[in-house]
Amino acid sequence: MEVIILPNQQKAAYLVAQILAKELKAHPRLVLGMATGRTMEPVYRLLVDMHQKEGLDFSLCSTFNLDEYIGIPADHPCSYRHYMNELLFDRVNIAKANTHLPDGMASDLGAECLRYEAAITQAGGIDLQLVGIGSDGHIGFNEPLSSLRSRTREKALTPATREQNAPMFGGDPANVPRRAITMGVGTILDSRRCLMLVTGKSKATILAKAVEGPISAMVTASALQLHPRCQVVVDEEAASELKEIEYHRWVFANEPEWAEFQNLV
Ligand SMILES: N[C@@H]1[C@@H](O)[C@H](O)[C@@H](COP(=O)(O)O)O[C@@H]1O
Repeated sequence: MEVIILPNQQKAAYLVAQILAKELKAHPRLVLGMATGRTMEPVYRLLVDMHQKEGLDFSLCSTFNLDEYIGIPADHPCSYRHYMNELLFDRVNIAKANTHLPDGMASDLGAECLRYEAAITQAGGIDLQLVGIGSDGHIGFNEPLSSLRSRTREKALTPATREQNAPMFGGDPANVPRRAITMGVGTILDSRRCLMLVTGKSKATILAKAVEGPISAMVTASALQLHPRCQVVVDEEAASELKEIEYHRWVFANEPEWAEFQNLV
């Protein structure tokens, strides 16, 4: 696991968007794992910008989102399908048929979870997975005590998560669905490359637990320590409780991979 610390949220999002664009240019048929949440919004804005101004081409790639709420239809303004369409899919030249989210309205949710896993396998697996982190340390909707080997399945959301996501549902946690379909921790760990983006002071404590704490099902993001190629891009505020800050800075300043991005610090 590698931690990249950048001065602010904008620069952290910029690096993530640049990495993604670089992978997409090198591999037009890239299979992308997508994440939602406020943290990802600037990343998608930057990708749309690159599409409009530089012709970044999404026509051959496909996407699989981490999760979707159960019981709200795709066209509901709070569904993750709606979020993705609004922020990215409707604004770039991606084929809608190549964009995948679990169907939270499926009549047989168990079958839907199996179908989703099979679709990822059929696409050849996820090349680059984006993830954020919830206030309780979740990735996707893998709430505390999720099995670290779990696959796509239904999960009950914790009160903390429903509270965190309440602003998107008019401010009342009671309006946030109680359940979601999420890729499992094991599904996420199978991705070939993983990029976690974490910004803001409110994420500092949970980020330190995820990155420097013990691997624990209580903080499912800590399982990313087992990922073969996981890079964590954070801003100064989110990094403020990390112990190895100087080491992380030194790695960014010295690894050839990051040479072209030195101007960001
Ligand atoms: N299921 C999503 C997560 O994938 C996301 O990481 C988290 C953080 O959201 P935010 O970026 O708004 O803090 O929100 C939701 O719970």
